[in-house]
Amino acid sequence: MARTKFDKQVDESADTFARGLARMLAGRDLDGVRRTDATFWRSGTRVLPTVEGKVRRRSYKPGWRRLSFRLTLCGGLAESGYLTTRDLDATRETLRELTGLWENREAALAALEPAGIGAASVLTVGTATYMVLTRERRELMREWVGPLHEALHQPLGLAEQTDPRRYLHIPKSFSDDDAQIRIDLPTRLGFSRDVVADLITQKLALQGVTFSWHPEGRKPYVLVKKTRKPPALSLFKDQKTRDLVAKAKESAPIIGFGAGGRIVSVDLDAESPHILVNASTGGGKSVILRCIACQMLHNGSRVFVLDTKRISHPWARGLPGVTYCADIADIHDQLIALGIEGRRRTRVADDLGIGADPKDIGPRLLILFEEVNATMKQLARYWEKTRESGDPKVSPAVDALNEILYMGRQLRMHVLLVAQSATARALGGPEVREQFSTRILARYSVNAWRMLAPEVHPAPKSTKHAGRAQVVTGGSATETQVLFFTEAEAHEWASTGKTTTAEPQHPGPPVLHKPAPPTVSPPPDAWSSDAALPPVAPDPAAEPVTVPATPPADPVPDDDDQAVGLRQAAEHHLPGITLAALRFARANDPTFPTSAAKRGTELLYSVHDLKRWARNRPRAPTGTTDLDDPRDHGGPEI
Ligand SMILES: Nc1ncnc2c1ncn2[C@@H]1O[C@H](COP(=O)(O)OP(=O)(O)OP(=O)(O)O)[C@@H](O)[C@H]1O
Repeated sequence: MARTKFDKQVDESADTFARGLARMLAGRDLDGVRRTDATFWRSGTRVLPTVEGKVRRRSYKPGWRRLSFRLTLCGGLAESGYLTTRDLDATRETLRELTGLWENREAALAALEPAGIGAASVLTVGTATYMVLTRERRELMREWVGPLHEALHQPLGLAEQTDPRRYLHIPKSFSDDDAQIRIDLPTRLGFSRDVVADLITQKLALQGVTFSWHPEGRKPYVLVKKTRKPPALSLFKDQKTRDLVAKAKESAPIIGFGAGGRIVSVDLDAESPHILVNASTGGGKSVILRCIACQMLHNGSRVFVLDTKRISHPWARGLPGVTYCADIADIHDQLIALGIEGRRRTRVADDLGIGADPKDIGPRLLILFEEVNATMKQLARYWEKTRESGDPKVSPAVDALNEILYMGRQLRMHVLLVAQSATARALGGPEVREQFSTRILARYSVNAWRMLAPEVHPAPKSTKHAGRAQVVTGGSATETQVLFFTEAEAHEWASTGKTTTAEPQHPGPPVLHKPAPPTVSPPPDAWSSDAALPPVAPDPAAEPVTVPATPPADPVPDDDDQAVGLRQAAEHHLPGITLAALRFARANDPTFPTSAAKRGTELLYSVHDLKRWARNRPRAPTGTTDLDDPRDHGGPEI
C-alpha cells in the first residue's frame, strides 16, 4: 500500500524526536552540531576546526554533566505541572488574584515601587561588588590571556573560537617568583616548540623563565616557571651586601639586585640625573628613597627632603647634611632657593670651563620630592593664597623645580621624585616627565606602565612581592629586588662615611619672605665635595625671582628676627607648645635650633628658627601654613 504524505510526516517527526532524545541523553548540543572535542565523560579543550561562529561555554562541558542538568530541569518542570493540575482550586485562586492585580494596576504598581527601588539598590550594590571582586581576573583576561590566545591558537592549530581558559592556565599572579603557568597542548604536537615558547615569553612579558615540555599521554602540556629571578629579599645587614654598598660610587648608589644577584644601579652622572619612582600605596616608595638617599649622604651629598606627609623619612631627621621641609611654605621657599642655586652653579660651571673638576661646582645635591600629586596641588594653592597682583600665575617654586629638572647632570643636582600616579598633569606636563630617563615602577597598573614606560612593551606584570620593582632605563626594564635598609641602618649609614659638614643646626631654607641682602657668589675654588651648601640668596645678576610672603604663623604680628628665651617663645610665639615641650625638644630633638645668643645664663633663640622648627615637626603642626584658613573665606560655616 502506498504511503501517504501524512505517513511520511509522522515518520519524519518520529525520527527527529528520536534523534533529539538521543542527543539529549548523550549530553550533546541539541542541534546536532559537534562544536568541541568534549565527549560524554571528558570536558572539551578546543573548538573543532570546521566550526564557525561563537561557541558557548556549555559546549565544552562533558556529556554526563549536561545530561544531569537536563534531567533536573525536566524533573522540575514535570513536578510543577503535576502540582498545578492536582490543586486546581489553588491555581484558580492565583489566576483570580492576578486578574485583580491587573484591574487595580495603579495601586499595585505604587505598592511595588519601594520593593522595586530596594531590588534595584541591591542589584547595583551587587554589581559593583562583583566588578570590584573580579577586577583582577578581568584585567588578566583582557591584558594577558586574551592576547596570548590570539597569538597562540594558530601555531598550536586550535580554532580561534576556542575558549582561552580551557587550555591557558595562567594564575592571576603569574609574575610571582613561584608562579607556574600551564598550557595544554594539542595531542598531535604538530607545532614548533621554539615558536610557541617565544610567543609565550613575549606575550606575557616574562623574564628568566624555562619551559618544561610534557608531550606524553592524552593530555600533553608545557609548564613555564621562573628560574632566573632576583633574590627574594636583599638586606643591607648582610655583610656581603654591605661591602658592595661601601664600594658603590657616590653617583651610582645601589638600587637593588636583579636576576643572578646582579647589581642594579643608575649612574646619575652618566645615565640619568633624575629618577622617578612610581608605586601605589605600600609599594615601597619610601624604602627606595631611603636606600638611595642614605648611600648618597654617606658619600658626602646634601639631601633636601620635601615631605608634605611629614613622616615619610624619620631616619633623615636631624642628620648632618639633611634639610627636612614638611611645611608647604618651607617647601616653596626651599625649591626657590634650590632654583637660585642651580642658576649660580650654571654660572660657576661656565666660568670653570671645559675640563674642570665637577666637584668644584659644589657638593652633590639630592632633592627628595615626596608625593608629587599632593605636593604640586599644595604648592599651587599656597601660591594662589600668597601671590600679589602683578605676580606670575604659576608658582615660582614649581618653576624652580622644572628649571632644576632641565639643568644638566654637570650641575650635580638630582631630583628623586615620588608619585602614586605620575600623570603628566601632576608633574606639570608630559615634557617634564621626559626629564626622568630612569623610572622605577612597583605595584603598578597596566595603565601606569603605558604612561611611564611605553618604550617597553608589553608591560611586565606587576607583582605584590615586597620590595620588587622594575627599573626602566635605556628602553629596557630590569626586575629588581630593592635593597632594604631599616630606618636605623639608613640613619647609621648616612651619618658615617664622608658625611657633609653642612650646617646641621640650620637645615632650613633661607629666609625669603624679606628681600635678602645680595651676596656675592663664592669663587669656584671654594667648593669641594665636603663643603656646605652656601646660604643661598638672590643674586643681583640673576633674573628677578618673585618670592612670596610666608604668612605669619600666629595672628599676632611680631618680629621674627629677635632672639628670645624658651619661656617667652612658649608664651608669645609658639601657641600650643608648652615650655616643658620646648625644653624636652632642646634636649632630645636633633633638629631643634641652636641658640643665637645668651642673656646671663639663659640661652636665646631666633624666633624665626623656632617657628620654622615648629612648622616642620613630624606631628604637632603648630604654626603650619594653613591652606584652608577660614579667615580667607569669611569664617567657618556652622
Ligand atoms: N625592598 C624591600 N624589601 C623588603 N620589604 C620591603 C621592601 N620595600 C618595601 N617593603 C615592605 O613594604 C612596606 C611598605 O613600604 P613603604 O613604606 O616604602 O611603601 P610606600 O609606597 O612608601 O607606602 P605609602 O604610600 O603608604 O607611604 C615596608 O614597610 C616593608 O615592610
